[in-house]
Amino acid sequence: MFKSKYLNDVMETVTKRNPAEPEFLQAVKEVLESLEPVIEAHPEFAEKGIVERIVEPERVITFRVPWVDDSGKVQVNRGFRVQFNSAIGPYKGGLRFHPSVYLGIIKFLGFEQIFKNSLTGLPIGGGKGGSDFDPKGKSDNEVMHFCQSFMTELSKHIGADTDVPAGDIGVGGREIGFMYGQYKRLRNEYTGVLTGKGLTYGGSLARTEATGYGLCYFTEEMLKDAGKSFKGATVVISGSGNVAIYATKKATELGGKVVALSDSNGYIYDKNGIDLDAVKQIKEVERKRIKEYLTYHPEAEYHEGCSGIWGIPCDIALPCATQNEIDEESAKKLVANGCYAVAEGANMPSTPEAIAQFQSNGLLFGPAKAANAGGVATSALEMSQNSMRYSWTFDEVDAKLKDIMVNIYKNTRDAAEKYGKKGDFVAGANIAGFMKVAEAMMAQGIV
Ligand SMILES: NC(=O)C1=CN([C@@H]2O[C@H](COP(=O)(O)OP(=O)(O)OC[C@H]3O[C@@H](n4cnc5c(N)ncnc54)[C@H](O)[C@@H]3O)[C@@H](O)[C@H]2O)C=CC1
Ligand SMILES: O=C(O)CCC(=O)C(=O)O
Repeated sequence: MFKSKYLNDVMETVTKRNPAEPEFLQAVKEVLESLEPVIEAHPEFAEKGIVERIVEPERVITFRVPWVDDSGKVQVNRGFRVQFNSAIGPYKGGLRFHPSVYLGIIKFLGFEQIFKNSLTGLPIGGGKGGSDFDPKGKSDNEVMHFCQSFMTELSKHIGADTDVPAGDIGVGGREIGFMYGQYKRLRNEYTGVLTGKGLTYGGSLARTEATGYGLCYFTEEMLKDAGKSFKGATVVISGSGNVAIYATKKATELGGKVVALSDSNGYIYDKNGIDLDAVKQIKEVERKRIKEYLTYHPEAEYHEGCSGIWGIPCDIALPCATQNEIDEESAKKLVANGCYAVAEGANMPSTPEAIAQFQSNGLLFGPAKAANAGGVATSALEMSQNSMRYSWTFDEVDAKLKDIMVNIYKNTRDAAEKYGKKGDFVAGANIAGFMKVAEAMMAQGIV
């Protein structure tokens, strides 16, 4: 499978050790494939077992989360925190609350987070957590009880200089608030232990917007290098959560026309351009399904099922929903319809076969680790502000975010070129992210 016997042996061991975790194995295989030229150029990494250490989490925490629902019934969910790698800083990464969550999902996300966080240039290690709890359809009271129980256990394992969780799918401002309140009550400490906090209690301006905005800043830079831009482009974005909403806002500001959004039930197509105020009302206030968009815009279309969205002709596609949402068939449709750029707002939204389609057909492809790193980067800026007991203005944070995304693009592009993979930003992001972590691990001995 790999030219390098060392990488082959590592992949074989990882596969044997984690047989029931396909998403984790997919994420590891992609990184190891990119590392072939690095391992050839740096035999010392193999000598010190860097790769076999980097694929094994430093710590995995699994716990029971009991809570009582509104009818008085006891419910039990499973909680996770995977502290994957702390070579360059405290563990950092979101919490996902979704019924599909199991250890393999958290491990794939935590593994990706190591390289993404390294790419930001800021001192943050990789971690991720979550639960199979489904916030959909739960009352605010039930969500609060769940979050308090979840944090009662998680609080024993995190801290402002140890591990700093944030949001991800199913965890937004409401959930972070409930968890922060419980942490403070248990520990009697007012610290930056979570990011994505509300602006009245230590949150950073622009964190809410950061992942979607950062995605567009990265994409704009990638387009610029190819003599293109968002101006006049038709854009399709999947999802309608935090990342999708702010990607829509920034893509529109940069001159694109976003014509589609989706949720896990179906997608909307509005040839006049998406009315974001309507989407925000439906998703952030009413917490309803995206098909409600038709009550605001009866002239738009709604279609059941998610994958059909990739059949809409577009110039730029920004998948912002969930893992493996673009398969080979959907990728072929994008290519056939003349799409020239895909950048990933979600984590691992394209299957390996889809990525192969994009790359072999010459599309610009911005992988998640690089393209969606603006969220965690701004979380690290929130940590800095908390430590300083100070707040930057929106424009100050936004300017830093933009700088970070431009640098991520340049470092990704340059690393690809340096290792003989010009234009392959998957390899570039994996290599650039890996190098800093590997060098820190080399310096710190076998730990
Ligand atoms: N929130 C953040 O700062 C960051 C989020 N991400 C990634 O972006 C993606 C979206 O996250 P958020 O917008 O934060 O979550 P969210 O909970 O605000 O929104 C998730 C969206 O994805 C849709 N979705 C979820 N599962 C789906 C499925 N199985 N099929 C189709 N659609 C589905 C939901 O309907 C919703 O529109 C995730 O992959 C997440 O890991 C990546 C970097 C940072
Ligand atoms: O802001 C953070 O710490 C986490 C963001 C995240 O979960 C991600 O980058 O996937």
